[in-house]
Amino acid sequence: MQGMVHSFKIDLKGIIDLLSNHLYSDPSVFVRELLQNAVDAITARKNNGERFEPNIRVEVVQDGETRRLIFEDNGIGLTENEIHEFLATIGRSSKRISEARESYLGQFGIGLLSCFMVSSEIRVYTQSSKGGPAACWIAQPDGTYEIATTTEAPEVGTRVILEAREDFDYLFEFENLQEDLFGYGEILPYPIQLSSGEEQIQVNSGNIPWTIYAETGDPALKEQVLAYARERLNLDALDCFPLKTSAGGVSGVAFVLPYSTQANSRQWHRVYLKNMLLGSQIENLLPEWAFFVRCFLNVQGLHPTASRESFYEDELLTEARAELNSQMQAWLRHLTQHDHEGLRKLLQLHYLPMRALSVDNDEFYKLLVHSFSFETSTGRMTLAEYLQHNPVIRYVTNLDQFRQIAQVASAYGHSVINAVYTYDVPILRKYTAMFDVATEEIDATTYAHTLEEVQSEGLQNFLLLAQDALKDLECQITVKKFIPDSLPALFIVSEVHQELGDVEQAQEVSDDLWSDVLEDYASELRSQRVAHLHLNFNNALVQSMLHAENPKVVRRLVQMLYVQAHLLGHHPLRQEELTLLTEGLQEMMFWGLRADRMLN
Ligand SMILES: Nc1ncnc2c1ncn2[C@@H]1O[C@H](COP(=O)(O)OP(=O)(O)OP(=O)(O)O)[C@@H](O)[C@H]1O
Repeated sequence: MQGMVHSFKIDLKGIIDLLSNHLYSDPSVFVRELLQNAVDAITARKNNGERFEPNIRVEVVQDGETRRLIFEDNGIGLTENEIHEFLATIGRSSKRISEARESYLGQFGIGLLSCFMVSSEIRVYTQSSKGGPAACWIAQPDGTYEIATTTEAPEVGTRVILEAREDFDYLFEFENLQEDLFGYGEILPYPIQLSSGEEQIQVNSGNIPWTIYAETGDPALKEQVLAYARERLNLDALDCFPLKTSAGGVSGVAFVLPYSTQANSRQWHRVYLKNMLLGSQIENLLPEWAFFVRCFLNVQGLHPTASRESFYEDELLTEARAELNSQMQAWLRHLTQHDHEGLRKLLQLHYLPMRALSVDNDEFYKLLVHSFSFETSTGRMTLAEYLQHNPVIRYVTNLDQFRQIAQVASAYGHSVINAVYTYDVPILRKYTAMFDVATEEIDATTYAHTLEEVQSEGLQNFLLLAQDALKDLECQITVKKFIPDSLPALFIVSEVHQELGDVEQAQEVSDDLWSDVLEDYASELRSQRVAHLHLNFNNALVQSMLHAENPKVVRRLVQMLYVQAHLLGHHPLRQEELTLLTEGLQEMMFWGLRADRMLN
């Protein structure tokens, strides 16, 4: 096909709308774009080998109703030809075609257009450091511009003048500008002066402890860095540590948060690109699990997206992220080996997310699992401490079961873990797969089977009597030997029985209708009920009871031991048990008084 060749036309209004509504999340980014151009112009002049004192000057001028912003640098400036080629050509950037492109912040050739979001005109006075006449460029948002020679340009450098649009007037206020300039330029190595009338300040002080700490890793600076976080971020960090990568040239510091966060909570890391703030919500640089730190990072060699709100997902970013990942793990490893108190605080504060993370992430698991603490039948301890005395990890998944067997298990030299809290079970089960140590889930009934039987003919009569004493309570009674000797009886119920106890207790406080409904369920459970009262042959009281002659006394003692074992095992008391308790206590008090009378 042979036809006429045409050029694209650009509707600048459409592009400005695109930038303001879809690319930039905040109109104040025009400050960032102006600052970035000033920094790049200074870098370009330095790259040319010129020696000069870099300087960025910002001034607000009130002219009647109009507020005007003057933004000036003493960078490389532009010749008239360069104005046509770079300033006035959308998408063309002197920086992208430069050999030293890696040293610049800008690359897309669209940043200056962001000024149209807040000003209805962009005026640029510029003097190139290469010489030639100074030029003045005045651009309108309809896409037209004028260009002329001028005598009002800086000696060398560029002055941009914006007139605030009424709706964005507030962005040109001194305090707002101070805040934005400080936010974007705090760690820039060039002084930024801000003035308005008589008022003049230097926005950035140049004394940033975390950047030096990041570069040198000098532990002597740690306190200063933590003090900086307290003053500047209102963050009383638990700890901080330096980070540095070779891929992407990232250097910075991680502050350990002093409050708990969710594992999936958004990460708020403050990221600078070549010393200029890229954003405070950059999400894709740190590993996903870095929820317990907030990082300040300065990046030299990664590539930002056009909106400058994240980095391109390229190989370099993947490598940088991997390096940050292993450095953060190294810090955790250091805690596990050398700072147990620090680790304890960290795990206590971020208890659940750290456990969740370990379940999903093997590296983390290996690093932290031995430091996780568990409630056991022999007290609270870390898994490492537990494994010192227990070759097998024994755990219970039900709190009632745990209470029932806690005393007996320790008598067997076993310590049992109360694994009823979130992530306890998956963490313990994973241990076998990772470290080849046996784990065993146990319950009270299994334990009861291991109690030593007592073979004695003489017990038959006693057992018949005892069984009769408990006949309305559906409880099997046995005599076994177990330790501790001080424990006279052990009441062990199966899960079904446990549930039945709960249902019957609920029945007692329910109205008739609901109680009937529960009764259906309860009778089904009753048919499966298994409850055992194991009397301890080793216990002195039980021994005396076995030899007691008065059946009435034996019956009462058995019933009271039944209630006591109930209470020790934290089983709910039903009406039957409460009645036994009241009657039994009264009767025993009565016996006591009678014995007293007989003695006197
Ligand atoms: N202060 C300045 N001094 C010298 N040249 C400048 C200045 N500001 C802009 N320019 C020139 O104008 C060009 C376009 O600037 P613009 O801010 O639109 O894009 P950029 O900085 O190249 O890239 P980006 O869109 O990524 O910011 C720049 O490449 C540069 O050549």
